[in-house]
Amino acid sequence: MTNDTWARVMGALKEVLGANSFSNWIEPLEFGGLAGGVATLNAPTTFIGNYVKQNFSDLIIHKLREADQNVDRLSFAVSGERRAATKDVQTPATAPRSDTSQAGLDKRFTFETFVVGKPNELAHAAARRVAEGGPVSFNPLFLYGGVGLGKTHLMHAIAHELRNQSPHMNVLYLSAEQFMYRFITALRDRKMMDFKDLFRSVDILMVDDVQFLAGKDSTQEEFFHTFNALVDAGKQIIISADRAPGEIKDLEERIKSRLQCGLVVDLHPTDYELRLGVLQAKAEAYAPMYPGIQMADGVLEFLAHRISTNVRVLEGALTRLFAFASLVGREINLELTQDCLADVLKASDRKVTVEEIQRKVSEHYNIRLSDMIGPKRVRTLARPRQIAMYLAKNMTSRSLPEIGRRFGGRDHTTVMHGVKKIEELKAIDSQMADDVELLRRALSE
Ligand SMILES: Nc1ncnc2c1ncn2[C@@H]1O[C@H](COP(=O)(O)OP(=O)(O)OP(=O)(O)O)[C@@H](O)[C@H]1O
Repeated sequence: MTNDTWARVMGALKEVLGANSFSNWIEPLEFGGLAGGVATLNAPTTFIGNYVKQNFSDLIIHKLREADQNVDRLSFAVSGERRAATKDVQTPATAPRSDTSQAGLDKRFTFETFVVGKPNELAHAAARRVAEGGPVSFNPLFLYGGVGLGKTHLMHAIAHELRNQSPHMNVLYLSAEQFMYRFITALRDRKMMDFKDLFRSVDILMVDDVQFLAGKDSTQEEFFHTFNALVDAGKQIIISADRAPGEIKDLEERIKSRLQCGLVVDLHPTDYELRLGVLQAKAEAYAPMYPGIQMADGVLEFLAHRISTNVRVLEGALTRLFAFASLVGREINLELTQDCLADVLKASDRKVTVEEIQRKVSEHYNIRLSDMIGPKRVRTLARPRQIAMYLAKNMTSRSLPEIGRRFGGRDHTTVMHGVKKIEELKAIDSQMADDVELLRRALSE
């Protein structure tokens, strides 16, 4: 196997694992040779070798096979040489302070490129406030939310902003996984003092995906000490996770309560308007890269309606659309969109039934299913019923009379009235909008 092939396999691994994991675990590996179906990989340390073996062996074998290599298993050797594994780590005491602030930051993730809507306005405002610098008002800022909703984007935006204002400010951004990696490396190399010095010398510490620390007891312990030292010194800490601090299992209580001390804000699932806003912004950004590619009216609205998972999926869909359109030299219209994104659209197809909707909504509002379809008209039953009708109208292909029949034989005008009522309420009552969106999301999963 040539070095070129290995480089291609590395590229494919980077795509799957993302830049952070890739630079921690895969980049330090050297390809040692392939014989008798066994591929040898040289790792700089036993720790890296073992970690890769346990976590990424199947993936590496798969990618090697995709590159037409006849591989049955991997063998790891320790080369003893320490390389790029800590590429974005500031070498304690020697590296210039500003190095850390550049580390691992995506240039595209700025406040300018972040689209603000109802679901993320509070998180955005809090991030802006922290990015102004000045006295620390809430510590930590804890951002949480589902996959691909902009947590990392906001953290990087804060770091960029602070760096622009004060180039000498020592901003350290890293994932919780990298924190653990550095901690373990420091332990192994007996460099805990350097580790402590590094983390205690930052002005702003940002740790992404902190749920990763769940169940990693010693790393949690060290994180707790780092956290306390920085808070005591009046330094700002920003944390992100996929759920609220209290909901992270296998995280020590004292850490949970520490994480809750500052401001905890969540990024809600996207709504239609935010999705459309993101699509418009991204389409505008793509336009200069694809001169001559026209987009027909209604395409972005169609996508915002049909793809309701997260912003990352939306972005991916748009990238594919532009690439495809430029390849075939056609305008992006609804037909091309449906052709090109058939799989994405199918994945987010709503196959939910009216009965499932009724059950879910009943559970959510704690009412009996029989009351949902029964005749009683008290508000506590009528409102959930109307929400269920609204969801049935929007998430299934049933007609109004069919929906009416499934709600105890009600008339289609009753369904129409219910749907309209919820549309109106959603516009003026954010709690209602959130409830409906959460239910819709739960039903799409
Ligand atoms: N409001 C937004 N405006 C513009 N782009 C956004 C917005 N929200 C998310 N994105 C984009 O969506 C992609 C995913 O966002 P990001 O990586 O910040 O998600 P995340 O919440 O950290 O998810 P994960 O937990 O999976 O890491 C990024 O390319 C980001 O720029």
